[in-house]
Amino acid sequence: MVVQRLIRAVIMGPPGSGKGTVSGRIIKTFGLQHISSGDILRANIEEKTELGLLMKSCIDQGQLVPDAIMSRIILSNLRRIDHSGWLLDGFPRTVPQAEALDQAYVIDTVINLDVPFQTIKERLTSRWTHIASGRVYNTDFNPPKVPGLDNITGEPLVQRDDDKPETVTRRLKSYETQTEPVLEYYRSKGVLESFSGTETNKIWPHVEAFLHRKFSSLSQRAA
Ligand SMILES: Nc1nc2c(ncn2[C@@H]2O[C@H](COP(=O)(O)OP(=O)(O)O)[C@@H](O)[C@H]2O)c(=O)[nH]1
Ligand SMILES: Nc1ncnc2c1ncn2[C@@H]1O[C@H](COP(=O)(O)OP(=O)(O)O)[C@@H](O)[C@H]1O
Repeated sequence: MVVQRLIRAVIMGPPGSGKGTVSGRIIKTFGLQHISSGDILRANIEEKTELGLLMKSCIDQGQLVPDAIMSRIILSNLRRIDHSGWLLDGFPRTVPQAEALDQAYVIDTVINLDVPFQTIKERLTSRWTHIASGRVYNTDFNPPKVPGLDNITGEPLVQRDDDKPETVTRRLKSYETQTEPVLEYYRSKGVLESFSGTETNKIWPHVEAFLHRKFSSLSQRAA
């Protein structure tokens, strides 16, 4: 009997590197559940929950949400989908978050999107988001069918407050100081795979081929 081992994967990369875009393709191709820390936080802000109200100014200023709060939210979301394979997007972003995740799950695959900061700065100013679903568009790269509206629901798209140029610079700085050490953490565990480039459509076939190989070797080992 082949025992299908549940996939525990993480996607990393600087803000705007294409994590949301690539995650959409991964979950469609490999049938994983997508947990995005940014989507969860934005949904809380939208619904004006206590957490959302507390975290809004932090996020708008391009600062990270405190580790203990973030780890608690993500781990409680993961517990609800324990029976499925999943892809984590935007978490962990600090070494303490990676350690908290390690105490609960064994992470077998970490994909790192290595995109130059200059490319990112150009992209984020033209990013449009459907808050309820987390679907992202770009006025140049993947424009919505009807300008300003989500392709699936027809609801309005918004420009994120934290995509302003000065906030983007702050987020990239915090990525360098707080998140790059997480890459080292996973590299030393032997689970990190990096993909470099400036275009998602060129990076994606390499990610897809890698995951096909990786997931089939994981399910063979579990058999
Ligand atoms: N021009 C261009 N835009 C891209 C490309 N890949 C993704 N984008 C857009 O860049 C923005 C950031 O991508 P997103 O997936 O949200 O990145 P994340 O912040 O890492 O989750 C979005 O507006 C995407 O539509 C690309 O290859 N070229
Ligand atoms: N794991 C995390 N730890 C702390 N803060 C986070 C985390 N994930 C998201 N955030 C907060 O939410 C904001 C938006 O995150 P996200 O949607 O992942 O955007 P991006 O990848 O484009 O930076 C971050 O700038 C940060 O303030």
